[in-house]
Formats: sequence, structure tokens, C-alpha cells
Amino acid sequence: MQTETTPGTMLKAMREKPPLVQCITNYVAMNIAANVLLASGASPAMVHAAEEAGEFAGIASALTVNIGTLSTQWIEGMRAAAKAANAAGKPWVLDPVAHYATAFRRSATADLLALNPTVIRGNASEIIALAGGQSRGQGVDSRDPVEQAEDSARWLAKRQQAVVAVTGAVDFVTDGERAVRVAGGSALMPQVTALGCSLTCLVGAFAATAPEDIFGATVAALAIFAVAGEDAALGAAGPGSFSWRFLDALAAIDSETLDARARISAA
Ligand SMILES: Nc1ncnc2c1ncn2[C@@H]1O[C@H](COP(=O)(O)OP(=O)(O)OP(=O)(O)O)[C@@H](O)[C@H]1O
Ligand SMILES: Cc1ncsc1CCO
Ligand SMILES: [Mg+2]
Repeated sequence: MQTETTPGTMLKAMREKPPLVQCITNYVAMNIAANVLLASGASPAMVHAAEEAGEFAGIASALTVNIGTLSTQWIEGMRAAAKAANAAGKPWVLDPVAHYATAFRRSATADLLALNPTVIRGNASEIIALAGGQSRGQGVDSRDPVEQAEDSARWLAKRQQAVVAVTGAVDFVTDGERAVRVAGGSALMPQVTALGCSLTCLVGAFAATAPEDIFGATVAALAIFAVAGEDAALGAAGPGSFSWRFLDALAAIDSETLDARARISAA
């Protein structure tokens, strides 16, 4: 049954019962992603080794998988964890960082897509390329506007039976039927590395809190990022001070503030 809960309600529920989220993310993102989850009210665990990732996915409430700094041994851990999450009926989120860049990444991404991620979160260049479109992406940063990725996102969501989130200046989320845009944030956000990777982990945290409403959980994660980005930009002298202000802003946002300030519109 579909329950309609607001981002603020989900945030409150998450903080009352912090979900354990297994984050298989890249070396660049690990520290900031863990801090983003703690500031938001979730409990992160960066567990990726092939020997234990599957076992740990049985304990965690959600899993996130990010291919940013890939190696063969990690792929084994990712696959084992995704299979275990599926077997346990727990949500898992895929972040296909620069999946178009090399044959190694393309192959790993195809294998992970075959394991049916619950949510796919990427920037516009990544989502366009996942749907087989003409992406301008080269490395990990987006070189395409979100508007250009919206049709790709809808197509991908239908094909994968997943929620797809495209982030950028104004984010776009769809499950193939419904779609919304989430406005806010700051132009300083792409100037700080791995905030998108951290957001992927936070989508996992909200999905763990509201597994019955994955679309709403994804929107909630994007919405708190948008509001925190606006707050952090106030008084930030540049990317450095923005980064620590962003963590403080995430921690300071309460459920009422989130619901009052989230800018979510039907697309
Ligand atoms: N120009 C912008 N204005 C406002 N917010 C932005 C802008 N660009 C990105 N964001 C926000 O930054 C966050 C990260 O999204 P982004 O699309 O930069 O991820 P990404 O490219 O995967 O990042 P990374 O790979 O460095 O982790 C999202 O919350 C998004 O809304
Ligand atoms: C910079 C970078 N390189 C691989 S992953 C990553 C973090 C942003 O996606
Ligand atoms: Mg990224």
C-alpha cells in the first residue's frame, strides 16, 4: 500500500530510529558520505570487501553501491551485497559514477543493473548515457543539463522498474509514472567533491526508513540536500567553508523546516 508521508515526517522517523546503511562507495567519498549520514540522523558503515559485503547486507537496513573508484575485488563485494539485499527484501541504490568512461566501468554497471537496483541516482550525463543517449560526460562531473536527462530518466525507470533520480541545478525524480522536480541547493555543491556520492548514501538511509515509499524517500533525501545547500551557501566564502557549513546545515534542519522549505513540484 502506498503511504503518503512528507520529507519532514521521514526525517523525523529516521532520527528516531537511525537506520544502519551499508555504503559501498569510493575512496574520495567515504569520509564525507559517512559524515553526511551522521549529520542527517543515519548510521553509516563502509563495508565493501568481497569476503564480508554480502554478509553485512543481511544486517544493514539498506545498501548503496557506487562505482567511483572501482577495482575487481570491489565488484565482487558489490555483487554479493546487492544479491543479499535483494534476497532480504532490502532496498539498494546504485550510483553509476562515470560508467561511460571505460569498458571496465560499463561492464560492471551492466552487471549491477541486472541485479535490479531499487533506486538509481546519477548526474545528468550519467543518466543520459545509461539510457543509451548522447551524453557529453567524460569524467565524474556532469556536462549536461538535468532537463536534457528527463526523458532518459523516465525511460530508464520504466525499463529497470526503479526510481531514477537525476541531480543538478534542479533535480528530477521519476518512477516511470510519477515525476517531480526538486529545486534549491547551491552552485557551490558541484565544487565540493563527492556530494553526489554522499547524496546516494542518504537516499539509502531514507529508503531504509520508508521502504514502502521509495519514491517519497528519494525525494526526501534530495529535498534535505537542497535546503541544506541553500543554508550552507549563506556566509560560505568558497567550497572549503561551504563543505563544513553543509554538514552543520544538514544537522540543524528539523522536520518542520524541511517541510516548510522543500521546493518540490510535479513534472
Ligand atoms: N548548479 C547547482 N545548483 C544547485 N544545486 C546543485 C547544482 N549542481 C548540483 N547541485 C546539487 O548537488 C548535489 C550533488 O549533485 P551532482 O549532480 O553534483 O552530483 P554528482 O555529479 O554525482 O557529484 P559527485 O560525483 O561529485 O559526487 C545534489 O543535491 C544537486 O541538487
Ligand atoms: C573525483 C572522483 N573520482 C572518482 S570518484 C570521485 C568522486 C566524485 O564522483
Ligand atoms: Mg557522481
